[in-house]
Amino acid sequence: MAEASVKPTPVLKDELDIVIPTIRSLDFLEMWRPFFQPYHLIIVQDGDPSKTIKVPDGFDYELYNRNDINRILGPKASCISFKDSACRCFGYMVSKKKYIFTIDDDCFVAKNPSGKEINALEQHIKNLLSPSTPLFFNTLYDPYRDGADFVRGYPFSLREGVHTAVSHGLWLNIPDYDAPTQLVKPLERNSRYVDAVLTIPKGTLFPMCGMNLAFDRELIGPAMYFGLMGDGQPIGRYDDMWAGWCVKVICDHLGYGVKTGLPYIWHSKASNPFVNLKKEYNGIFWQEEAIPFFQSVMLPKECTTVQQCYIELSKQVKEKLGKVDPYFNKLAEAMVTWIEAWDELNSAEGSTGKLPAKGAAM
Ligand SMILES: O=c1ccn([C@@H]2O[C@H](COP(=O)(O)OP(=O)(O)O[C@H]3O[C@@H](CO)[C@H](O)[C@H]3O)[C@@H](O)[C@H]2O)c(=O)[nH]1
Ligand SMILES: [Mn+2]
Repeated sequence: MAEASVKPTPVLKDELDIVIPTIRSLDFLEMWRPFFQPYHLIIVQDGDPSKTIKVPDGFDYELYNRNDINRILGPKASCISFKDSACRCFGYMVSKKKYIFTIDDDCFVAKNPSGKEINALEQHIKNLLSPSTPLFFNTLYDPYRDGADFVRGYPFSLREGVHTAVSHGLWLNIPDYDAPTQLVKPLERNSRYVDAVLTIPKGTLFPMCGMNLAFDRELIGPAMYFGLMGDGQPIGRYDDMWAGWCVKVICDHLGYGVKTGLPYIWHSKASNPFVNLKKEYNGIFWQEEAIPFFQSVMLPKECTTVQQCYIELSKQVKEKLGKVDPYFNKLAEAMVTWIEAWDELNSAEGSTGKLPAKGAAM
């Protein structure tokens, strides 16, 4: 019998950081205050570091701009994108907490069909604290949810499930469409609230969106590199996609689960589809090569840590995607730099190397 979660969801306020990339404003936090105030925020300010981004009063935060990233990482800062939401992964690296929730600054509190405000963070915590079922599909969706269970024919040997590494939330109002779809359907809005959480089956990739995403940083953090995007790069808006493909392949290899579905947020801003098309066009073309590559990736059984898997993956990226475009050679090298920087900041001695950023006391 799947353990129904009748217990209240733990707040995890000392075990979870909220990472926000921003090149605009943090006013959206006012709406999230009831849900976010107990948590520590890690704000990654993109764009012009001389610009001051106001953090609403009452939040405990650390803020990093490009100067901070360069100061903390030195030459390794080259792996952190500039002028792209990919910069958010710096926040994952400097965090010292077990869990991360990342959200965009144009995402607001949504309401469920009964009109109740959705505490997206609470649902992500529920998702992360309950097992996933990647090895056998449960047709009644999340078996660990109140009022659900494994259906007849579900093997009892698999009912314990596996640790959940990622919780991928969705969006009402502006859906996360690519530029061509945005151009064809400029007025389309997502009003469909699907009351379900699904485990993405082992061996299946998915398009991970960074807008409303939570993960177990201790289980999968080093694989959550959002790549080389934005300024100076031939691609943008594939940051979260790249991370999602790497993460899913490594989760499948290490036996972790990835969930998608609830919670919803209200996505308010449609970015410019023409600007997006310029950023995405290489990605739309290259993904037709990248997806078959990830579908065929085999990681050796000797790779037992995320770092080992990630370094092995970078070698295969260089070998197999480097032929598609020289960009992938650069990306493969940046993947290694990311792991080196991650280990430097997160090894015992490395943690003292993190200079305090401007902002409230930590
Ligand atoms: O150069 C930049 C641009 C944006 N940001 C911050 O990143 C997020 C997302 O920005 P935006 O809402 O404009 O992007 P969308 O088109 O809605 O969503 C895309 O962004 C990624 C999801 O996060 C993914 O590629 C698409 O879903 C905001 O917080 C901006 O402030 C930035 O830091 N630098
Ligand atoms: Mn947006």
